[in-house]
Amino acid sequence: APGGHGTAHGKGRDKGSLLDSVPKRGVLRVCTTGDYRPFTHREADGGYRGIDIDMARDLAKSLDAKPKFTATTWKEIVDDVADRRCDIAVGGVSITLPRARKTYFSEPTREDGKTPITRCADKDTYDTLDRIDRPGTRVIVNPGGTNEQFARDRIKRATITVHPDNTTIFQEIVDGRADVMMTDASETRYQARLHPELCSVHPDKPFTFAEKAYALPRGDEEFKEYVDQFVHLATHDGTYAAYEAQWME
Ligand SMILES: O=C(O)C(=O)C[C@]1(C(=O)O)C=C[C@@H](O)C=C1
Repeated sequence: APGGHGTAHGKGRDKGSLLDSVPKRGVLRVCTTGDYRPFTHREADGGYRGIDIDMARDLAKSLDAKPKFTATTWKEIVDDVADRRCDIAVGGVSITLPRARKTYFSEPTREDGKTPITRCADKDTYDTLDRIDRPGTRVIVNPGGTNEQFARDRIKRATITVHPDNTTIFQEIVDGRADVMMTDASETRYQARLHPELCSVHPDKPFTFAEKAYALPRGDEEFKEYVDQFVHLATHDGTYAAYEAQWME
């Protein structure tokens, strides 16, 4: 509506803050990919589970609102917030400078970085970028996010295969259709536990440094301030750690 306050849709640059409009409408619109355990996972029943899903539920509750989860892709997740299709994007999202030109980021929830995951038998073959980036090595990557960016920037000689489904990508390595993936250390730890054939390679010394955070609409200082406080408290009062322990187990 023209001059509308707290409009729930469209690109309209509403003058008010989401800090007021979210409680008023009773809904927090959350964009998430649902393909990145343990942060965001879409179940067969359509429900979302994971560390950042629990966090988003708590954030919504603290604003007297219900979370409304909308599925998106790694290619689109930051634009979803920049274009105000969602109030917040969650689920293992990395802070990058190109993204920070489009959205604000909350205070970080954790540190992470890219490290290899491969069949345990090949653990010592794929431990450095030089040893990975050789002709004949089959690097597999999910599209649209920082993993693909990293592979495109750093892999010149090995083959890159883009696998569109991040929920089945690790099985490709188990089955020998690919050799190695470079992804967040937290994910390599989680997936190595899920697939006993796979090993995480030096997850304590990843190739890159990245922080996970929530993407927020640019310009809404009051909402960012609130979400920062929420994240700060949850990451210091044991809430985030408890969700992590629950999902990492
Ligand atoms: O793009 C990001 O922010 C991510 O960290 C997500 C990303 C990726 O980099 O592609 C990281 C790990 C998962 O395998 C899926 C997606």
